[in-house]
Amino acid sequence: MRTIGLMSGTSLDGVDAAWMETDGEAVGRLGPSLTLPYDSELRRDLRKLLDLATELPPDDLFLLDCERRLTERHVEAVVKLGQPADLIGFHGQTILHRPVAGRPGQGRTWQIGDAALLARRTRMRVAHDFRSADVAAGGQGAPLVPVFHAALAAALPKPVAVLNLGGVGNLTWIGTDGQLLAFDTGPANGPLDDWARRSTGADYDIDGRLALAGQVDGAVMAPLLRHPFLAQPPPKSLDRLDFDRALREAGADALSPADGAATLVAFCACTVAAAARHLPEPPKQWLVTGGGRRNAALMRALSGALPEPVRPVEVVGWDGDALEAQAFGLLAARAMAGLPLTYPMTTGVAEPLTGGRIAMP
Ligand SMILES: Nc1ncnc2c1ncn2[C@@H]1O[C@H](COP(=O)(O)OP(=O)(O)OP(=O)(O)O)[C@@H](O)[C@H]1O
Ligand SMILES: CC(=O)N[C@H]1[C@@H]2OC[C@@H](O2)[C@@H](O)[C@@H]1O[C@H](C)C(=O)O
Repeated sequence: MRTIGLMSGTSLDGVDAAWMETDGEAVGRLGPSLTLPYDSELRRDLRKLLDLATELPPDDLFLLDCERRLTERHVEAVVKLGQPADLIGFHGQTILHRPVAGRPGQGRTWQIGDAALLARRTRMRVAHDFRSADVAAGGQGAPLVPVFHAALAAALPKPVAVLNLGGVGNLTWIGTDGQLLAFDTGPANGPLDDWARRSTGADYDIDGRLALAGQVDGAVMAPLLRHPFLAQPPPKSLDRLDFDRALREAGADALSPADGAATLVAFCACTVAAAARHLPEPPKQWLVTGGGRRNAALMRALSGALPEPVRPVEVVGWDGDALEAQAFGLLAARAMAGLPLTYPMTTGVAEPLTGGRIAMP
């Protein structure tokens, strides 16, 4: 099946699109990919939606307007990619993520995006709503990419860890017998981006330059390192804003721009080191994907915090900018075929579970 995966991640920077051939099991030919950045108004409005989401009714006019603009950008990405496909995998934009572990029907995860509009405008079938079946069954609803990481890593030496540093961090560990363990590690670029915007006006800390110029503040770090999420055994997942209160209460806001960035970077590395303690066996190497692999301060902090080699996924020939979008191409094909998207060791769902819905053109 020829698929186009579309992912709009928690850092709200834009939509990633990638073409791929897959039967839902194996990764076939990988085609072109691109990122279509959002204009600053859409970025700002999506960020506003995250703050409002718990109170928003589904027919809120501001919400519906954002959803339409977001979907239009996805149409544009498909047009710009210019590749014929049989199926689109459309993640949408998460604006709220509140799963309740092991409690079917109690949790909530909310991705906005108009799949019917996307199907109509692209004249392609669209698989979407990938997380809600898992959350409805008592799973975390995230992460979803592990099944794709496992397919890609088939020929790599194991155990191996794939670390995605997006707005939130997530980790896939693949054992020698192909066993999977996956969970969110902690905040990654999300708080760093908010910090850069507030303290310097930039969208993010380019190449980690601000953080490299700062000092880690031990007094701010200390309470953060005691946050219960770090010790909580997996499965576990996060909302983009889950650590905002803890960061405020730890006094991060009072730091200088450079020291704040350095402290957030160091904390992110510590969350990954804490995640490593939950793994059944240490990985041979850490393969880092997502925009955070471009942050030199973060990569240096990770290398300091982990005993194994830490490298960008490009060392094994993967494209760290396209990986999440490619994953949604595979997940779309799996949804079509009724194959599992989530597993007890990735989201904590009781049994392997399929998910997603299909919108027809
Ligand atoms: N050159 C760079 N230097 C530092 N940071 C960078 C650089 N390029 C990208 N980033 C960071 O990466 C982020 C985007 O990463 P990515 O696209 O992987 O996130 P996402 O897919 O939106 O998030 P998630 O994986 O949580 O859904 C930016 O917001 C920025 O913080
Ligand atoms: C609810 C939600 O959108 N979670 C995202 C977020 O960004 C990274 C991390 O948190 C991960 O759990 C997930 O995204 C990837 C694509 C996933 O589900 O695997």
